[in-house]
Amino acid sequence: MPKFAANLTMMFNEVPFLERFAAAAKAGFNYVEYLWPYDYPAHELKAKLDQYGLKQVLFNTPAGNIEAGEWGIAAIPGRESDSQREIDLALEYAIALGCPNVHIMAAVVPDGADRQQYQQTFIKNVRYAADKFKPYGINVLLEALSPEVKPNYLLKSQFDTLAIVEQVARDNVFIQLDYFHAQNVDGNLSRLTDKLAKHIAHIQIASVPDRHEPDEGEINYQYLFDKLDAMGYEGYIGCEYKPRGETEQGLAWFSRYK
Ligand SMILES: O=C(O)C(=O)[C@H](O)CO
Ligand SMILES: [Mg+2]
Repeated sequence: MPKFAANLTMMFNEVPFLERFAAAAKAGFNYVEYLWPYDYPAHELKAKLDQYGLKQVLFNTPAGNIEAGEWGIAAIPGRESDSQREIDLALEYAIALGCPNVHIMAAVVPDGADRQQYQQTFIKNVRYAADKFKPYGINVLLEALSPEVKPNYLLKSQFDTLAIVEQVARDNVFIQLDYFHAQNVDGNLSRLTDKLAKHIAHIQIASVPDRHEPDEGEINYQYLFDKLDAMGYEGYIGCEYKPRGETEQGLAWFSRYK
């Protein structure tokens, strides 16, 4: 049975962020993920998780200066000490929240920049994170983003991510497979899942093309959920979608999994 996590950044936007924990629990979720915890003290977030019997399963390292076009800094040459400070901060939150996975955001590669240098910087910082997280049993996750959402992001195809995971060569570094991005770039999701299987520690879902509930569009999620069960996939599945309307009203697809 898949373990679905409500993505509190995208879902339950009808209420302010801190009220989304209650909304997710009321809707039947046991797990949550969201982009960033850093606007709140960890103890305040942990209290919300405990109050509603929820487990936090994923969050990201900071994105950097979003207004200036950044989307992660871990691959930017020359920013290693900033990146490592952010990784340390993420570790503090992960420990306090009891969160098993942290997504290390790579970076957008500016036109004309040396991609190779970005890759090498990313590998260095991911190894730093992996070694720091290891004693706490926390996984480092890497995610490919499709160009229509994040043009020029370092990781575009799932095979870009796989190549970095293999080069990093640490046993707590995994792929965060977002089927929405994977369908936009790689397709062939069933075979793709087979090929990546042993490297996947977290999955995210949304319909293609509109990034809505997983009950519309060109991906047959029922088939994929059954396949993941049959494969013995043990990780979480993050519902990283933009509800078509009110979040609760779009949750008919979820009723069979509560
Ligand atoms: O955008 C996504 O798909 C994500 O999962 C990240 O959290 C942010 O890039
Ligand atoms: Mg995602």
